[in-house]
Amino acid sequence: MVSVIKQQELHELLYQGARQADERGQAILVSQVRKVAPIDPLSFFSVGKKHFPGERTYWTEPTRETTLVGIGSAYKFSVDQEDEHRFDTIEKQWNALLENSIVGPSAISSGTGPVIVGGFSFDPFKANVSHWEGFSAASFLLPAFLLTVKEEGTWLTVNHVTTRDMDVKQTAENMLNLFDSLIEDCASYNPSQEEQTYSIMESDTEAWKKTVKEAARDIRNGKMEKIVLAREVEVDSKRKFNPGEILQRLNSQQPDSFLFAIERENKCFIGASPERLVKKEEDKFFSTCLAGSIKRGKTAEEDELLGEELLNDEKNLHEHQLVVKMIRDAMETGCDFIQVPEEPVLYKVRDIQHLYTPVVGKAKYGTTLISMVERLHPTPALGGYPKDRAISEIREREIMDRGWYAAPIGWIDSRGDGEFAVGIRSGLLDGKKAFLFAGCGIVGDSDPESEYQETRIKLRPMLSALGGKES
Ligand SMILES: C=C(O[C@H]1C=CC=C(C(=O)O)[C@@H]1O)C(=O)O
Ligand SMILES: [Mg+2]
Repeated sequence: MVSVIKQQELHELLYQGARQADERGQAILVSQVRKVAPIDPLSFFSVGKKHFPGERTYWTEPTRETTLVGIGSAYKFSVDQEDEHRFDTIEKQWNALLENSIVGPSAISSGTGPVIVGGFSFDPFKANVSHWEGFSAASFLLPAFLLTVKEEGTWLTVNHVTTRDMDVKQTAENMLNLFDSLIEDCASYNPSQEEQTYSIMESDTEAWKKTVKEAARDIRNGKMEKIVLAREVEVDSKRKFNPGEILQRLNSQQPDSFLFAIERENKCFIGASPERLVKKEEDKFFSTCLAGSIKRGKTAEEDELLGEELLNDEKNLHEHQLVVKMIRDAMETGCDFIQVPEEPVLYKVRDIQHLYTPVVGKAKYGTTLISMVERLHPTPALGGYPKDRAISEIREREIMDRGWYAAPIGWIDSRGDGEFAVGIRSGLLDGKKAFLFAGCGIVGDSDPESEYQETRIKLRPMLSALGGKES
């Protein structure tokens, strides 16, 4: 019975869409939002594989107040490498689609209705290596089915781009069948955690330490103030990595981090990042300075002592202050006023603790989320200082291709609200292979060996989420 009611509604919206498409001579986005009984987002992601393999997205933030799961794609937005206007291009494409859309019922809650989920590459001018194929300079999906789980409730949005000659009845029927099957599969879904054995291949660690040493020397000589240098490790496993299982583990092991998973065909970029780039909620922007690190202690006392050490460590404070300086300047360009605490506090996640300074600003009229992402990316926690210098030095000094590592990953809704995290503590899954990434902020008195140890700690969240053990 429920299906009949749904079918009439969706059918009517699609019919309106097709009629408008005919009148305007262009495709019209139809988006239907409905409140549903609670659905487990991790199960929804996993069952989505049956109908839409390679087109799933998962996104949630540390408080877990908003979780988005996208299944399938109603529309794709992408920008090729080497496009220097990639932020603007995505924004224009998104606004053009929204101008031709019908949402029923309209704008219930942020993160519902038409929402695009995706991300950007770190550097559109870095030559792409093959394992990042599909992850272009910018790539977003408007999911065919979007699950939005918030404190106030759970919503399912169905999106479809209608054309004038579409078969409305058949489309509505197909979508409702899929809708019902996703919900049924979720109700009977049992998460499995199969054993995994893998081997880890670290590429030339001595060469990486040498690059760190040279960068620190160049910083002392005044060439720049800070550069973030990253490395990649390859993990080879006996069986294919399963993004759904890895998300389950990340969710339980990293409760204070953003979680994301973005599929492109048979690959998935996945991670548990502690760092927000920027969030927009009505007229407020929230950004985060997170840089400067120390390990967690084995006991509460040791942990506290290590935290104190970090809060008073000159090198780490300098590494952090450069991030605060840049984010403050960038936020000021798009805000009427901003608030920045004087001193950092600690932000602790399972494997590591960081220096943390939150920044809040009131948006100037017309400053959009994407324009703020563009101003901020990459902050000196991911790139360096000054920004442009750091990007070109990274392009030259790093052998690996960062792809989407350390880049903005997030979502935007039809009101312009949304949030982007930076894609760190992350990896690219490609069948039986996983490429994991970790980087460190290098300043004048960085010691190559301690920076290397810091990357080892930063690789832990992904390594333990892959499950199983090293063979
Ligand atoms: C670049 C990474 O971390 C950044 C975020 C927090 C602390 C950092 C640091 O202390 O070096 C890095 O700037 C990474 O995890 O790959
Ligand atoms: Mg550091």
